[in-house]
Amino acid sequence: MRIAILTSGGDSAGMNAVVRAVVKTGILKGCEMYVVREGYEGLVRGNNEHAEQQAKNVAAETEAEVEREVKATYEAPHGQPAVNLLHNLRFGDGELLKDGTCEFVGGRTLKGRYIVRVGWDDVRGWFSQGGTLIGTARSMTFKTVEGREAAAHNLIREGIDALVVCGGDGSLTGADVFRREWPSLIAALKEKGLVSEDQAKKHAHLKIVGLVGSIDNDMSMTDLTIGAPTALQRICEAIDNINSTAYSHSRAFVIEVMGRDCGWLAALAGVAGGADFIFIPERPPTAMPWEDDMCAQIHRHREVGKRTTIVLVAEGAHDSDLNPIKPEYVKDILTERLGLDTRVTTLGHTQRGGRPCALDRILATHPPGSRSNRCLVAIHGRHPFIHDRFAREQDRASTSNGGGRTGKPFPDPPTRAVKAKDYEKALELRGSEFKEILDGFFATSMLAEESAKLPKEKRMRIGIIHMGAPAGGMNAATRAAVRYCIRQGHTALAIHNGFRGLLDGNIDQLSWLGVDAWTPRGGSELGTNRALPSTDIGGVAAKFQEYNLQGLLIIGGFEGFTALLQLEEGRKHYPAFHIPMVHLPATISNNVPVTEYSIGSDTSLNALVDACDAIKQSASASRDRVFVVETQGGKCGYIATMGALAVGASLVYTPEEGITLDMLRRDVRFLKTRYSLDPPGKSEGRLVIRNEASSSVYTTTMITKMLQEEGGSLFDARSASLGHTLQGGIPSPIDRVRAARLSLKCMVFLEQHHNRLLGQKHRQAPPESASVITVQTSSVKMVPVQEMVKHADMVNRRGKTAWWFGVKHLEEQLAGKPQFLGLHKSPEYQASVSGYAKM
Ligand SMILES: Nc1ncnc2c1ncn2[C@@H]1O[C@H](COP(=O)(O)OP(=O)(O)OP(=O)(O)O)[C@@H](O)[C@H]1O
Ligand SMILES: O=P(O)(O)OC[C@H]1O[C@](O)(CO)[C@@H](O)[C@@H]1O
Ligand SMILES: [Mg+2]
Repeated sequence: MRIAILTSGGDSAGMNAVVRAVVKTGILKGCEMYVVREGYEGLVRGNNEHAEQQAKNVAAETEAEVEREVKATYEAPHGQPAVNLLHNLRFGDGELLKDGTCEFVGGRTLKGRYIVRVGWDDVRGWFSQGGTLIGTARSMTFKTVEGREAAAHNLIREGIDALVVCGGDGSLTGADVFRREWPSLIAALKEKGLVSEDQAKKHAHLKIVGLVGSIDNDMSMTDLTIGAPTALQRICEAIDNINSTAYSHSRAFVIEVMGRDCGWLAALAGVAGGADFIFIPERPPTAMPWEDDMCAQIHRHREVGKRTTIVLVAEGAHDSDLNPIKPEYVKDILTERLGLDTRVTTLGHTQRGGRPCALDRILATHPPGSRSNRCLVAIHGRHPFIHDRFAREQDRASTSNGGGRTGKPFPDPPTRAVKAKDYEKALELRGSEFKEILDGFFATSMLAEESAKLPKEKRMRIGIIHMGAPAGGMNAATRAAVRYCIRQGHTALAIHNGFRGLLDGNIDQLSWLGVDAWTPRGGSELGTNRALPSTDIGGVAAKFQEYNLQGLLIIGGFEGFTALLQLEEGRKHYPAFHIPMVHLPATISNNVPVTEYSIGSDTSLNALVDACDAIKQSASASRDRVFVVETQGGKCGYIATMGALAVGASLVYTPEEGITLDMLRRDVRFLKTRYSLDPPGKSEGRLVIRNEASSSVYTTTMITKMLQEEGGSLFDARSASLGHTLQGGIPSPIDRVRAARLSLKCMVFLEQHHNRLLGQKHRQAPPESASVITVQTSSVKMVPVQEMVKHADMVNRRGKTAWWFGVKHLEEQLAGKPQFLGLHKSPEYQASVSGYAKM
């Protein structure tokens, strides 16, 4: 089968990772892979026959060269290699695509060729590049029937059976139009004698699959579009930078952010960047005139001493009558009415460019439709390499929407609802998470008036404590909790330095302004350590009583979970623990059972990706180097596994699987095979990721030495330990937003259970009033700590099972390991992969 992939619409970070993953997966499934340059425009233009013939000659030469390398490599008894991978190793145009060279280079050119055959190595090193190396366009021609007819003709000429489109809502709408129209396009081409009867029969249906790549995150039915997290990161970096200069001058800044008709970027940046006010299309200001409302809010913030004012304006912002709201106008209002020294910053295309963050690489690579992301929306037909589980979801999606094969592919876009001024519907169509985040923004950014507070008898004294190692987002979670408390009239008490600090009475009250700048701060503002309540459980109970704690929020990792368990069990002896208590998982290791994500793990993956990109660059420059990179994570291989996926590592070692001598022997053989198949003098740097606790015998040093010894003339080896760098740095926006969202839910949980206990003479808190907030397949669930224990491996401090276990096999597949070793058909390997398919 021949499959072509194109990228279309505005570029987004992660599109290259999509192309790489699709090309590699296609080859592994026995397909021939093509890229279409310049989006739909390339499809319309097709290939100039002369240039194509030349390319075929070059490809034949390259193939012959690869053949020679393969023969030399496989003379040794290395098992039977995967034939399709070796015959699709490279076709000679990879470098031209990567360097953007269209001119003749050594007899090769991309000029006049828009549909280009690619192999495994042709997409190497694409992962870390921003934008899209195969080019994108907004094609007017494809919007016409004539253009689409030319596109269909070109696809048939090249014998392409299936098309993968990575782009935004426009691109996927275009794909759907193309799919629906296909039979009539074929009929027209046949009538004109441009395609034969046989061709028409063979290409009676076009299989199309869409991956949603857009910074706007404006696609219904998908949680995240590929590129949106990176754009959000760019915006937050800008806001963080602007905040410091705004603080210095006590200035106001009005910042315009992209997102065309969608407020996702502005809303999330508002939460993650700690903005004062936001304007988005889906929720225009409710109070009219909105200028008065905005000024009153900002005035209140200034009154309590706030030195900065950040107002975010989405590109498509307007008032409830659809009159555009423009940054310059907002600036004039702030200057004239509040006398603020105000500046406008338009972030523009800086938001769209640059290296993809870890999450975008994972979204692009992880099998679409897996439980954590649904980035792939199948438009028609069953794609040959769609994961089974996804295929099932796809079937469900097409029926539940009346779309897919039969009708409209996507639900009514929220944009249409906005245009009809039905803002409630627009928000509903954006999904409940979007609405929650927006509500979270209002709850945490605005200083409420006294009248909004709860009646005195319902107000609580809530303790907030950090536990375990620092993790990005701990401070953002605390800020959200404090802001919520103040809004409701509760007292937010900071317990400094964990349970040790509690026993020392290191407790004080937190204020609205005091936590204002905490969102972008890494580490732990409260101070954190691993001391558990069991150190002195009686002393802890006494302090609970002394400070009259009526609710507790524990932000931390496995220790946080263990602490909650001890406190809940302590209820048997200490009445002070009969209060609602909740644990919010925050750990880079992501080792808390049941929950799919702990805050801090996204930040840590970004730190890993940054470091590994730099290391890989160094390794590649040295031409023949393998780096063994050691990660933290304790006895949990999450960071190592997902990090390996996000950086395209060749090998990964985890504590769950451990390391054996047989494994090492096989892995050395794999690296030798892989290096011997590189073009002479052009060996790529490669990475091996090893979790710190994978084996006490086969240490990072030992593996590095072994590779040095075994690499011989093929490769050299070095090591790098990332250590505590993975815990620090500026929290990622995704962690900040998740932290705020989960923290607010924790606060509501505490209130609800407190209300139930009110009026009880002898408070008897039920077991479910001590719970952990968890994320499970995109929904947030409170799980009683006693229930959590059943899923915990208390000895190894991790969950008994986790959604990401099978990702290691995907990672190995994309490195080509089983195929290069001829293991891909072995029963053992098949068994391990089928375990993954069941996930
Ligand atoms: N209704 C349509 N029929 C045919 N082709 C279309 C249609 N809508 C869009 N396209 C094609 O898709 C291309 C990209 O669409 P658009 O400019 O809306 O970007 P997008 O895919 O939504 O991405 P983004 O919004 O992230 O920039 C268009 O230039 C056009 O070639
Ligand atoms: O790069 P262009 O064509 O000016 O388009 C800008 C638009 O593209 C996007 O970046 C992606 O759709 C929008 O947010 C923005 O409105
Ligand atoms: Mg769009």
